Amino acid sequence: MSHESPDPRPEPVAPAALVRTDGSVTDRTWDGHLVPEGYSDMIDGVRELLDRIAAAVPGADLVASTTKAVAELNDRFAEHAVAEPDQLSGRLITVPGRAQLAVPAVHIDEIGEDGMSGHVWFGRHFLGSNGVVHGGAIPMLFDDLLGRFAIVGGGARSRTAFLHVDYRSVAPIETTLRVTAHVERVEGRKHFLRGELLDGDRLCAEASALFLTLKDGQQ
Ligand SMILES: CCCCCCCCCCCCCCCC(=O)SCCNC(=O)CCNC(=O)[C@H](O)C(C)(C)COP(=O)(O)OP(=O)(O)OC[C@H]1O[C@@H](n2cnc3c(N)ncnc32)[C@H](O)[C@@H]1OP(=O)(O)O
Repeated sequence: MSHESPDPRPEPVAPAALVRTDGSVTDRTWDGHLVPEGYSDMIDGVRELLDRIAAAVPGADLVASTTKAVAELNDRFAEHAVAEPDQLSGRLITVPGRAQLAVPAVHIDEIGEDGMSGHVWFGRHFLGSNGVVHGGAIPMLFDDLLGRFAIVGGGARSRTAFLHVDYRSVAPIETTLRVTAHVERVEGRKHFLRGELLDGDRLCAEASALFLTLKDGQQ
């Protein structure tokens, strides 16, 4: 695994606006909340910060100034806290990773009735060790992608009943990886889905999952 480049982050593949998969642009979440201008750029910046922090051994000056700046930001964001149904993080379906920082940012390239494909780039924030993506980040990717697709593919609100991941070969960080998801079959409320994570043609991990459409009133 090579780490020769001092700045291996890829160029953003698209302006970080709220671009729908059909190419149109919106300033609303899927359920109608207005998104402040620049919000997804802010999320991109924080994602990069997580990678930069993971990759750095900062001097004491930088540690002190970062601690102070983060404390100030925490106070400012606390002043803008809202109830869960009104929050933006996790609700921006058009932003890679839904603007939820724990979720790897999958960029969707193609989406259809029965499947989707996209790409993902794991930075140093997601390092397990020795140049390889953390084993816990990969189920997070699949849960989010397959769960989202369980909805896009015709399901209503659903929850993961099981998610099985097989790690077939190492997934390198700082590399553009391909991801796919497709519906295997639907049996009433039960949506069986499969996903793959690939480095070129090499299979890194594959997932099979069951998502259950929630019944009326089910939490
Ligand atoms: C334009 C629109 C944009 C929308 C934009 C929004 C985008 C947003 C994207 C979000 C993407 C994030 C997606 C994250 C999704 C989570 O991560 S959800 C969190 C993790 N999951 C959980 O917490 C679930 C916890 N478990 C539960 O709540 C319940 O066990 C479940 C899964 C709801 C099932 O309970 P239940 O509904 O009472 O179902 P139950 O009657 O037990 O079983 C029904 C059937 O399923 C089978 N089954 C149930 N569990 C299992 C199992 N583990 N294994 C095998 N079979 C099972 C049963 O055998 C039964 O089969 P049949 O007898 O009918 O053939």
